[in-house]
Amino acid sequence: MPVTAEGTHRMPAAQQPDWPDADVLRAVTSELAACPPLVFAGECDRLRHRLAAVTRGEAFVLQGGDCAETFDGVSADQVRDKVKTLLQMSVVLTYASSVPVIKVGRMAGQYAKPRSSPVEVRDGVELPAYRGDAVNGLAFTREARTPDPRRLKGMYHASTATLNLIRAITTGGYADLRQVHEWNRDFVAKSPVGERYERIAQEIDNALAFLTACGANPAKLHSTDFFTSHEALLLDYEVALTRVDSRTGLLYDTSGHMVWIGERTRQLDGAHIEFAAQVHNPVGVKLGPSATSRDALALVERLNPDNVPGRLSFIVRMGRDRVRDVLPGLVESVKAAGAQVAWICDPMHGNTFKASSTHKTRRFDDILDEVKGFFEVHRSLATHPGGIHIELTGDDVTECVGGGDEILVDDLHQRYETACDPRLNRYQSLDLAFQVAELYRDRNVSVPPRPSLPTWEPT
Ligand SMILES: O=C[C@H](O)[C@H](O)COP(=O)(O)O
Ligand SMILES: C=C(OP(=O)(O)O)C(=O)O
Repeated sequence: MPVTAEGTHRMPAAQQPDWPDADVLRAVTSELAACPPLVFAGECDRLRHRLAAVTRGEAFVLQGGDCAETFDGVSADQVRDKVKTLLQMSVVLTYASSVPVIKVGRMAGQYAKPRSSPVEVRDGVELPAYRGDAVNGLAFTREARTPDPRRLKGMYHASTATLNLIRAITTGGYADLRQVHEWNRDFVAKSPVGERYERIAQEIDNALAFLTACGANPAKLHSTDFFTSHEALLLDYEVALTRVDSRTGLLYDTSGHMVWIGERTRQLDGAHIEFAAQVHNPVGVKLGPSATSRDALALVERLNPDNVPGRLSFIVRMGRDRVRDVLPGLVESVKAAGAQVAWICDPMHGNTFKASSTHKTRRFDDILDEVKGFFEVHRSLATHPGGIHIELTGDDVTECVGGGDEILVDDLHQRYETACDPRLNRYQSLDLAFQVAELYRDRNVSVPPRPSLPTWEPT
């Protein structure tokens, strides 16, 4: 049922590549439409149920990964280190928040980027902007920068390989809770500011010892759920991966468990929102500082008319200077309308600036401050700060400044490897998790009511 293709193709679609050859594009999308799904509808439903717990204040989301995944980045080591970082963060956040943390990678599909300008100029030479490996190459040559629809197949295969690694890593024993905690202990021991985190690490130690003493089922500690997400930007690709669920007859975008619509493509009369309205995956929408209550309510009406909890998340990215002013109005209107929405904080995209070294960067302290602002707003409105959305990598890159193992502007050139926006490195990501945990511990944020009972069964 090619509903999505026809529906979306009738509406204006922002940020789409100028594909040079319509015949090649058609051949590629037909091939993709015949490929196996990357995820199953039932898995998307499972994530929706988990996100429903977030809307009730009974769970927290940790969503993270590269700004732009690259085809070269699909190595066992890089994928493992990214997942490992997310797992380590999630253990700390679970302990601190006392609720389950839903792990959602910006992974296995994050290969396309919206850009501020369609072109890039260097030394007087103008070429198409890099739009992600799914579209063109990063090298500044006309050949690399010319969009090539065959790259969409590269996106599918890179996503498949990444997903395969994620499934093996998270269910094959590597993600064992006790092991993940040992990595955190190692981080605390080596971090220049580790002493500060010692207390939380010790408390987690005690909690694990208690669980084990109570006879917690080791199998339950041995593996973990992990979901994938990316921006549904390239409609040619997303539509080709959309399938009818054989159980229900409903449409699901099988390119990832959750997809989101970006700040630049969330027009109510645009093709991206039309697409998102038709698929039954959990969907997110980014809301920047210009978003109004009217926008938020119209998106609710359009994307979640039946008010299904877990279906819609608002991923807010206001910037540290605006979050405390702009977010309250949005949250209040959504709350007053009785709309079931999960609120997730993206403290990255509103805090980007160009350093004196000319690198695009972000300050760790700005990122943390936006998270704090997000928590403060929800606390004052008695609503649930449902999660964080972070651009990060498991590698020791030098792209964002600050953090416990401080990176200075002068260090940025050392390992500046992102294909688009600056990411927190492994240490900065763990720093962030521990500092958010401190917010909970110091009761600067409300701890939600405890969910019914732990999910492990005593033997
Ligand atoms: O990740 C988000 C956007 O794609 C990115 O910030 C755009 O960057 P640009 O402003 O350099 O185009
Ligand atoms: C483009 C992105 O963000 P935003 O739409 O919020 O700018 C992103 O998350 O990659």
